[in-house]
Amino acid sequence: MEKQPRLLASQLFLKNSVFEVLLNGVLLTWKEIPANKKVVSGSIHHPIKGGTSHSVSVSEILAVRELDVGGGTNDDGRWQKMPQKLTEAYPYAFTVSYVERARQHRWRCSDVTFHCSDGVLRQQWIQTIREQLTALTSRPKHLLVYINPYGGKQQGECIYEQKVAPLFACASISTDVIVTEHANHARDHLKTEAELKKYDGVVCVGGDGMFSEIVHGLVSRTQRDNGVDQNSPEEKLVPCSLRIGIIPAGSTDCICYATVGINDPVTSALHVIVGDSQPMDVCSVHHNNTFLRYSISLLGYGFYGDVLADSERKRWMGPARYDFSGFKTFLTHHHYEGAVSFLPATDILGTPRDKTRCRAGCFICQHDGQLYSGDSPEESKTAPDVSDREYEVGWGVVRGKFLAINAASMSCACPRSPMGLSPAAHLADGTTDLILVRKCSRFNFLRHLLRHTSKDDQFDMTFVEVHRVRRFRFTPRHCQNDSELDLRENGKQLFSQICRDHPACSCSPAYSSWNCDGEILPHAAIEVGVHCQLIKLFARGIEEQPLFEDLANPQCAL
Ligand SMILES: CCCCCCCCCCCCC/C=C/[C@@H](O)[C@H](COP(=O)(O)O)NC(=O)CCCCCCCCCCCCCCC
Ligand SMILES: Nc1ncnc2c1ncn2[C@@H]1O[C@H](COP(=O)(O)OP(=O)(O)O)[C@@H](O)[C@H]1O
Ligand SMILES: [Ca+2]
Repeated sequence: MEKQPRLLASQLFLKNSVFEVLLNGVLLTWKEIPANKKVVSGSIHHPIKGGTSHSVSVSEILAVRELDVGGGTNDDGRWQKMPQKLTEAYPYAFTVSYVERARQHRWRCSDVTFHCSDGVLRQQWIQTIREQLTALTSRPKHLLVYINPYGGKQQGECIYEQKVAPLFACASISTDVIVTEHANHARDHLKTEAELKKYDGVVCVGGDGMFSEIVHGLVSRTQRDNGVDQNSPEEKLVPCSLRIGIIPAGSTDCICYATVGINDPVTSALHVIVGDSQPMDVCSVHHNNTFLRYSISLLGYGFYGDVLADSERKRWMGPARYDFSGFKTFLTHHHYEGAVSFLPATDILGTPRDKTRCRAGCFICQHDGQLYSGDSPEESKTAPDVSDREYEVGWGVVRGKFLAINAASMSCACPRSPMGLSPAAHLADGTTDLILVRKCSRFNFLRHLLRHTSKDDQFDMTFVEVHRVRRFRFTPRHCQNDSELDLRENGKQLFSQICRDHPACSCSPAYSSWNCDGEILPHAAIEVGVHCQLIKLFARGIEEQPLFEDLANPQCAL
């Protein structure tokens, strides 16, 4: 039989008032007792009306510790203000640290200190809370942390030391920290050396590029350990067991933003500590049966590929490089010719034009995006995957000249675009949203781009189409089978050849490059498949915003 959580109810002193404090295994509640209803000892038998009331879920308590009031330690300076008589009456104190919700999905660590007259009672409280925290098995105890000291504004180490490490220490999480010395250091360490059995998760301090390194390391290691060949595009990959936490310290940080709702190191650290878990789809990218990369956020050819290629040369500008290169690429207005073939996800709940959004506890992601079949629950449990050949019917093809070909397997929401590239995309439904932006005027393309910054529908334009797909391929018009790379090496020759062949082509180069989560891919012709829920993050998806800001703090909602 399962052990019942111990109940505790006591009158404890807090901020110059007496509170009825209750712990029931799910919630820790404290409610002020009006002065005329105070009972000196024992529990209250009548419901108490009036007074302030607070409630915290045990799952959101970080830690509990003893406080030595006799030694002059204070409760935010308030203890000293307490009358001498009360200090003598309640000399034993303990502090509970817990998650408090602030505006815009921000989480903060709050402390509450209770005082009591009896040392045994204090020990009973501390022990019972600790027992209930130990019972939360999803919480990590030992983490492997990688810090990219050069990401974003080069603040990674400082952010970790000042904002994150103290919280991990408070929650008794031990860490092994590696500050990377070069690109791919974290990836290669995870792939070959790291003793993964020792850890309950991996933490990445950096941007989307650094996160991508961690994913590559973990996914490759998992496939190697399980004898899976990554080079086969049809292979069903084995999901990674370790969860990944992202402490945002990069330039775009869209994976953090789209899974937590804000780019804030403290909020992310708290999601790690409480042991959240958010499954995520991962796209595999292949070229001629050779594995190239994985993508978690954006795979973009044309506009976003060109922005990235240009911005890499301007890394010294920090995150502003994307705006500069974005403006420049916008003016350049290159288009690229080719064919996109794709396998639409027809058997799913949800479309890219839905008004509903993927949020914490998303119904669609819980069902791997599949239509729920009441008759055969067993059937609906297995997520369709790129390896399922039965889905290989009904491919569509779109040929033409494109300004941008984007695949977003999640919304790609970020501070630049709070709704993202595909606002209705799901984190874990086994699909990616393929967005095709055909050649159009600069004015129309600007209208399309601007809609990413507002609530207007960026897909509601004649030159834009969007498909929710499981798989897609891109073949550039001038790609001649396997010789594509050789041609690239002779780029100048090819370029002049194309211009001779197409005098009216306004001299757009033949190829763009793919932007794969902020990394440039060397091939234009690629094949992409979505692997449903291949990785897990220490996140829970974006929580619904309460209707009134006052209710944003559930501690006040009782
Ligand atoms: C006119 C304003 C238009 C704003 C349009 C904004 C759309 C932004 C969508 C961003 C999607 C981002 C997807 C995430 C990609 C990241 O994986 C990846 C790597 O991140 P990391 O550096 O943290 O490692 N980041 C990126 O590839 C950065 C893409 C950023 C693109 C910025 C584009 C700015 C466009 C400005 C156009 C200005 C036109 C002005 C004309 C008067
Ligand atoms: N120590 C290091 N020195 C140089 N580059 C690194 C180092 N560690 C990681 N990188 C690389 O830095 C790139 C950008 O990292 P990221 O953290 O995503 O920052 P940003 O968001 O600014 O691009 C990634 O491609 C990553 O592989
Ligand atoms: Ca998805």
